[in-house]
Amino acid sequence: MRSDDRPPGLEISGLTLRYGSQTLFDNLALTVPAGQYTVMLGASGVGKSSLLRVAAGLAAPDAGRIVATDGLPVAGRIAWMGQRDLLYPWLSAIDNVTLGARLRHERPDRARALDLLGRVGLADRAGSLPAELSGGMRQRAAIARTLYEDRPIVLMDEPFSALDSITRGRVQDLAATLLAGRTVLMITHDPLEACRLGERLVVLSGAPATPGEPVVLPGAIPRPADDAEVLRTMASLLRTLGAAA
Ligand SMILES: Nc1ncnc2c1ncn2[C@@H]1O[C@H](COP(=O)(O)OP(=O)(O)OP(=O)(O)O)[C@@H](O)[C@H]1O
Repeated sequence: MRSDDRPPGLEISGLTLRYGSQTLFDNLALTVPAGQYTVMLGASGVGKSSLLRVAAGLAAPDAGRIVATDGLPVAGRIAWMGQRDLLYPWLSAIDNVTLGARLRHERPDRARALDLLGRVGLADRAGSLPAELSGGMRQRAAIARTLYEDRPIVLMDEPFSALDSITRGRVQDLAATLLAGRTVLMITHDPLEACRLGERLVVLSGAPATPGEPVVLPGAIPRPADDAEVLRTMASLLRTLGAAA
């Protein structure tokens, strides 16, 4: 992230989104504070991915606005990592990581791409095609690509879901370190992950869906999994998610 590229927050307001007769959101408002790691949870199908896609500008809402809190355009300042279609099958892992640069006609920084691949444990798989990688490896390559993009706003949809618990912990730590100070909105189904990484937790529930009162978690991230505050918040989060289901 360039030093003049201070991350703005995102203000989502008046958001209405319908799919046929289904109204996912009706006049929804959500603030994603600048420079913080916000984690969004909620039951399957409540609309989390749809909200993230709209925030990323990948889907148009029926009504509403998504603006950056510094008043500048949001476009071009977001890195987005979806749940599917993570990698282009005909490109090697490293070429997938540097794809954005090449699409922007920039010279790919292969050394940085290799460093990121190494940090997600794929140093020896840089030349592999996605079909030659496991699901978890593909997800790690996609994380490396998201980190390579070096954007002030980062939107991630269940980025660590395919990883085994040891790798997941390591890659969570890496993401927390490399994304420090950026404006992050991440979806997860994992309450422990939410409490390790989130500085602000938002539970989406209902139909049409609305965000609950945010839970603000103090302290530096990533938090240890056995931290007393993590365990206490995780228990309370499970109760909230259970009540909303
Ligand atoms: N492009 C689309 N066309 C029609 N319906 C859609 C579309 N995208 C999502 N939906 C519907 O909107 C609802 C919310 O989907 P979404 O993927 O946003 O939920 P989610 O909370 O992210 O779920 P999960 O946790 O299972 O990923 C679902 O009922 C889904 O079928």
